[in-house]
This record gives sequence, C-alpha cells and structure tokens, in this order.
Amino acid sequence: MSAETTERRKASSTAITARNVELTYSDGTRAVRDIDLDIPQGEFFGFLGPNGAGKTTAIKTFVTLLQPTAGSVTVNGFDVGEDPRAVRSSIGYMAQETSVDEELTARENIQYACEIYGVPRSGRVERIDDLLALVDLADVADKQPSGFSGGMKKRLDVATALVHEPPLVFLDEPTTGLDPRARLCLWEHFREINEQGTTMFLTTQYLEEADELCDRLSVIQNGQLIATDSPNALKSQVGGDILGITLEDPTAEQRAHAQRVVRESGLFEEDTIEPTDEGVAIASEHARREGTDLLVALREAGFTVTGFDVRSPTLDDVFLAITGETASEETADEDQPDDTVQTAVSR
Ligand SMILES: Nc1ncnc2c1ncn2[C@@H]1O[C@H](COP(=O)(O)OP(=O)(O)OP(=O)(O)O)[C@@H](O)[C@H]1O
Repeated sequence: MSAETTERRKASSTAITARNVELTYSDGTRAVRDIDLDIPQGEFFGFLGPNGAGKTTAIKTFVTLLQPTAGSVTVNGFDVGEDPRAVRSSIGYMAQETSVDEELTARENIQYACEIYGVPRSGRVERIDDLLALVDLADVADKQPSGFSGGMKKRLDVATALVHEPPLVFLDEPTTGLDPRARLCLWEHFREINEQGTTMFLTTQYLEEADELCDRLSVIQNGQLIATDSPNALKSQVGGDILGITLEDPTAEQRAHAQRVVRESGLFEEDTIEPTDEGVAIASEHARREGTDLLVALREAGFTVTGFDVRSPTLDDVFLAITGETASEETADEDQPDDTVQTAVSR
C-alpha cells in the first residue's frame, strides 16, 4: 500500500460512508437505491431484511464485487470505484456460500487464504494457530472439512476472512441454515472479533440475530433503507412482546367479542390489540405480567382459550409496525437470474 493511500486510510474515522447508492442490474432490476449510511469504526452494524430485499447486492457493492450504478461508497477511506484493490485488502468478506475447499485441511484452507492476501511468511504459522483457536477448530486443524458440520465450515470461513487482520469484516447471512447451537457459537465468535476492535457489517433475516449482535441496524425493504436505529429503538416501535390468544372457536364474531373483552379489561392500551386468524394478539411491554389476568377475564366472559403464548417481536412484527405491511418475500428463488447477468455489471 502506498504512503498516500495509507495516509488516506488513517484520515478516515468512518468504516463505511455511502451516499445515494443505487445498483440496477443489467436486466433493469433496481436492487438497491438511495442508500445513505455512515458507519463508524468499531461499530457492529446490520442490514435486516427478507429474501430479495437487496442485502447481498448492497454488500457486494461495498466489497467491490459490483459497481454502483449511481452514488458513491467509501470503505476504510477508499473509494470503491477508484481504489477497489485498497478496499479489498482492508476488508474481510464472508459470503453467503462457503468458500471452504474440501480437498484441503482446515489449516491448509487458512494457509491458502494467507497466500491470496499476501500475509507475510514470518509469523504466518502463529497467525494460523491463533485463528484456528479463535474459531475453535484447533482440534480438527489437520482434517479435511468434508466431515465438518455446517457450523464448523462457517467458522472456517470466518477464519479465512480474518487472515490479513482487516479492520472491517462483512458477514452475509452467516448463520442461515445453521441449527440454534451452531448459531449461538458463531455469535460468540463475532462478538469476540468485534470486541477486539473490528468493525462488523452483518446482513440477516433474523431480528433476534440483529438484536443479539448489532449496535445499530437498518431495516431494508425493496432495496431501500426504511429505518435505521438501535435494535431496542426498533423493537420499541412494535410495543414489546407479543401475547397471542387462540380461541377454541375463532369465528369473526367470537374474535370481535374477544377483542372487546381485552379492551374492556383495561390491562392493555387500545391500539396494541390486533385481531388474528386464531383469536387476538396484543403487543405490550407488560405482555408477560398481565397475561394471566387476561386469561381470567376471557374465561369469565365465557371463552375457551386453547392456546396462549408470549414471544419476542420478529422481523415481520417490526415491518408491520414501521410500514403497515408484512415482510413478504419479494422474489422467489426460482426467479433469481443466473450469474451471467451479474457478470455483466461486475468488475
Ligand atoms: N444478478 C442479478 N441480476 C438481476 N437481478 C438480481 C441479480 N441478483 C439479485 N437480483 C435481484 O435483486 C433483488 C435483490 O436481491 P439480493 O440478492 O440482493 O437480496 P437479498 O436481500 O440478499 O436476498 P437473499 O436473502 O435471498 O439473499 C432481488 O429482486 C433479486 O431477484
């Protein structure tokens, strides 16, 4: 890296700056538009959105795999259009699809990444050992990943993305398809990496994941950021936990009657009560505390309640609260165009 570029990087206190970014694929699909972002160094930031919302397209634009069709992006102080090589050497990228080579052992996979990123030979062995320890793969370092679980392969992906000690790491839906235990394990590694000072940029479809990890997040829908805030602030728009009541006989009349009973119980604010197909749902900070009193009120009004659950808000609840619409999947996977289209606009 030249002295000039190093100086530019030092001068930058934001990890990512995006201004009016737009990416339109060559078939005319406007996958992202009007993206404005300032992500400070050290932050754990997330994009939360359903399938097809534009998360991967945005991330590929930030990591220089796609060139924005309008607007500008600066990553670690380097412009993605003018200085793509400098951007790439200053970031780690964990793509949705694993980059693990099953012919190589875990250690060799990391060694290979060291070659690609030009990690100096001196200290390489130590660096590889540290990374294997960081992602809990030291015990299987000399095994081929063909026998690894999905979670272990993802952990190896994390290690290969970190070989050159990048100050910023992009994680594109890193836990999709993993079981809950593997997900928790990856979360711990991500937290640890962030605590060591690395800026993290995550995309996810799970509010729970964004909530666990992110300092701030943007909700993305149809390629646009519709809200950016802390997870707590976004969740508070939903109003708290969701209390769901299932009635034995949920006819329209019974559901309307149940809603009236909930309202008249005085336990919850009126605008937190919503009808559902099964009965009624209430979004409230007091959902857990008032739930049993509500059951008594419903029973006294003659209802048989066959189901009762209290759950944390989901992505759907947040979307509903912000937009008044559910987070429907914009595009079915079978509609996904093939790679040839992407190559046409890729570098
Ligand atoms: N190569 C391509 N050519 C044309 N359109 C594309 C291409 N890749 C993606 N798209 C479209 O761009 C939009 C955004 O897709 P993108 O993959 O960025 O969304 P996503 O939020 O990452 O979804 P997922 O969770 O499924 O990965 C979708 O409508 C998708 O069909």
